Amino acid sequence: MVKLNTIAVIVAAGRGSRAGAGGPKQYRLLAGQAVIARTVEAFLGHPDIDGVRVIIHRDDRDEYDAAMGALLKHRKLLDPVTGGAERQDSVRLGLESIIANHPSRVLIHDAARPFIDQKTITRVINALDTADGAIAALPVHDTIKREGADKKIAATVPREALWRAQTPQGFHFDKILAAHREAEGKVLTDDAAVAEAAGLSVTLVPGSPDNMKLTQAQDFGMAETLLGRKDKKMEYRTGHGYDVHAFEEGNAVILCGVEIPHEKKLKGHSDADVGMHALTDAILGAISEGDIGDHFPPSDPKWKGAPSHVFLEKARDLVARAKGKIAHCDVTLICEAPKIGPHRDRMRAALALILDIDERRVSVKATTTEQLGFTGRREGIAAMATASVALPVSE
Ligand SMILES: Nc1ccn([C@@H]2O[C@H](COP(=O)(O)OP(=O)(O)OP(=O)(O)O)[C@@H](O)[C@H]2O)c(=O)n1
Ligand SMILES: C[C@](O)(CO)[C@H](O)COP(=O)(O)O
Repeated sequence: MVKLNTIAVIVAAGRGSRAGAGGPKQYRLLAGQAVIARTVEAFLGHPDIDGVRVIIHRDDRDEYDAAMGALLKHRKLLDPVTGGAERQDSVRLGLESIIANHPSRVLIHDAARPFIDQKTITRVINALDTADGAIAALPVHDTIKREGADKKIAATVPREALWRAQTPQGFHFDKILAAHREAEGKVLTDDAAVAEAAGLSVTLVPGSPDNMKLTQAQDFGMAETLLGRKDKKMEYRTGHGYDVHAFEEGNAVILCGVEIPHEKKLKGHSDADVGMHALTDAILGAISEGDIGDHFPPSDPKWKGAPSHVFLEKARDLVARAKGKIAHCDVTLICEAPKIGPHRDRMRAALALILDIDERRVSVKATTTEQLGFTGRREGIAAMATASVALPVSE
């Protein structure tokens, strides 16, 4: 079993009884996307998360598959496992299910908190350098009353030092697994409480007011409003990329991640995947992050023979870091041969997989130059690409 250093365990086995009709809340749609897909996507997109395990109810496999759609193919997503009667049981079963991956850190998160942001995830992970556990939380600002008999106030509770716990809650894996095993049968409402019961040190890091848990039916209305606000603040940027590689002696070319037998190969410092290079530059262009040579200097021997997915992954991660989303990309390969048509769908699938987006958001086309110019003389292959990226509007 492959080692995954940091795993996110997303608990999604609840029934959502407080959220009213409409089935388990994690499978309901928010602005056209299932709550659970939104939540899981945030963790898949974080560069320090190596794997994501979702814990689902035993009856929900079909709903889970439908809700996740293209995300099911994401290389970081592990197969879901079945949870238990209470949240605490689901977390424990989730932890047991990843033992073979030997994680050193685990982040536990509610599927019902779809507005988790990258910065909060990073804060929780970083805090684990100096504590057994760390949770996202918000200080209490309202005055807190304790209820007595007949709805009368029994006391005003000093609010200094009071925090509202959110998720993710992160821990050193071995310690939280032992703590959860020890806590089996006790009723504790979050993983920090499980850790505290085991004597672990758990630190508080700032969460986000947007990181609400969908609990009551009316929370869905608030969530739609929040999304409307967020979406309005996005804008589209477009980038363009162009690349050329010459042919040399060989018997196959690699184009958009697909190896195609050919009478020649493409010459280059890396694997010379001209399509992927053009696309990488297009994405970097859309986020104004320079070009492929800035990030992977050809003078650096480290990149000699490198597979080009490394370049594209870097561009993808930079988009995620900028809180952006790749909306669409379009690659045109320019050559007389080899024929691109028979390989186009595999190319689209390969690019979509690397970019973690639906295949429908990736287009690959080809053209010849009617035997004119260097491509017409079959001296090499050129590629052009455009990428549209949705980015938060900078204030
Ligand atoms: N047996 C359970 C109960 C809850 N959860 C998950 O824990 C998170 C937080 O729990 P909560 O908001 O209480 O969800 P539900 O249990 O689904 O809601 P309710 O209590 O209203 O039924 C949710 O993502 C939920 O799916 C879980 O994995 N297994
Ligand atoms: C873990 C939690 O999200 C922290 O706020 C919360 O306690 C879980 O939900 P529940 O409604 O208390 O089950």
